[in-house]
Amino acid sequence: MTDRESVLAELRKVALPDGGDLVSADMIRALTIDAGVVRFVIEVPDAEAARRIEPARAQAEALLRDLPGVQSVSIVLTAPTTTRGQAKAPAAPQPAAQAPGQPPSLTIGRHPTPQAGPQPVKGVARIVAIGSGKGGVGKSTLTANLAVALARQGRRVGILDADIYGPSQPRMLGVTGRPASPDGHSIQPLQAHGVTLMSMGLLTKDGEAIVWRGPMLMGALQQMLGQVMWGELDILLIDLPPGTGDVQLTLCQKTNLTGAIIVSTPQDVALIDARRAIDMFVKLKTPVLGLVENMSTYICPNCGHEEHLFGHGGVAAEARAQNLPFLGEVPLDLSVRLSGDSGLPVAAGDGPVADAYAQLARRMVAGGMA
Ligand SMILES: Nc1ncnc2c1ncn2[C@@H]1O[C@H](COP(=O)(O)OP(=O)(O)OP(=O)(O)O)[C@@H](O)[C@H]1O
Repeated sequence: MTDRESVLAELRKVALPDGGDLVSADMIRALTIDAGVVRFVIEVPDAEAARRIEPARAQAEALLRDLPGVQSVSIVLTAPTTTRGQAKAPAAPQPAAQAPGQPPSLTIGRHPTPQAGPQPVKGVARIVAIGSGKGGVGKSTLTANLAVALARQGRRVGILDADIYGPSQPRMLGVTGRPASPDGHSIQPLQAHGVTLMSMGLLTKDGEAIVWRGPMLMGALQQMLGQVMWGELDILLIDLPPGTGDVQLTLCQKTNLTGAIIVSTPQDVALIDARRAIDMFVKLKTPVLGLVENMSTYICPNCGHEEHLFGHGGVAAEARAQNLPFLGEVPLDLSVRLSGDSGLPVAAGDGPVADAYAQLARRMVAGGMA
């Protein structure tokens, strides 16, 4: 059986006129291997480069045809079209060595590469986006704790922190290292509390603001999904930015999403925005797997009195009204914030809040979502 690695190994043998090879020059796009048919695109900066690289394309085709199990090979050379007012894509850079303690020198936020329809992520069985309409309702906290709870139940879990405007997963999971990129192309994710993690926050310098929109975001997300060595995962949770913007749109259109989970507080204002998020996923034909109520009940640690600061039951009622599954609720508890800030998610410990996350995780496993 031909797999991606054996194809790439052949492509590494194809030397380019300006040095390097097809793989190290980061020119291979949209590689698929399906029933013995190998297809991909070689992306070149312009027509002149395409002419010079044509012999390399022919050599790659010949090499791949000789691989056992390969029925046919289709390699297309493309130069990105340049529209008015849009910068031309630069020539593919040669990978540079990664300096110790620094982010890998990858060109993140590049223009997206063409792809046919939503793509799966290699080795990942399910991709579930965690979304919210409103910011600050606890979407990132839920993602981190749910991932840890699922890992404790024996699931192989990853998190992609796609909250590009405010990546918080590294802090919540206590990850401080930088991902390695030994070949300047693939990215090795980090591990914490049994969870495989990749975040845009791990590729930028501390304090660096990210001001990408539209196409650059798409390219960055494509890279996160395609270049990170996720390994074999039962579920990859994607921590989305709040709202219904470019990231959500790109993700739903370009990735084989299993579905989305919407988190909201029971407050009316949050619910209005959650409804908007649900509507967006429905329009984008992404199944909404369920709703979660966060900051549901507050139990006074001193006297045990139960208080509903943001109301209670609003999300369950919304789920009923929309005929969507209600996955459960997480109490408002100081330990959630403190543990999130300290990098040791509350779900990694014991107690009523950890139990609430464990119960959510059990429901997901029972429902075939994880
Ligand atoms: N159940 C909870 N109990 C107490 N505090 C919580 C709870 N859930 C979240 N928080 C706290 O609320 C704040 C916002 O949470 P979080 O960052 O997860 O929200 P978010 O929806 O991802 O926000 P953003 O829109 O900024 O990405 C954090 O300080 C977090 O620790």
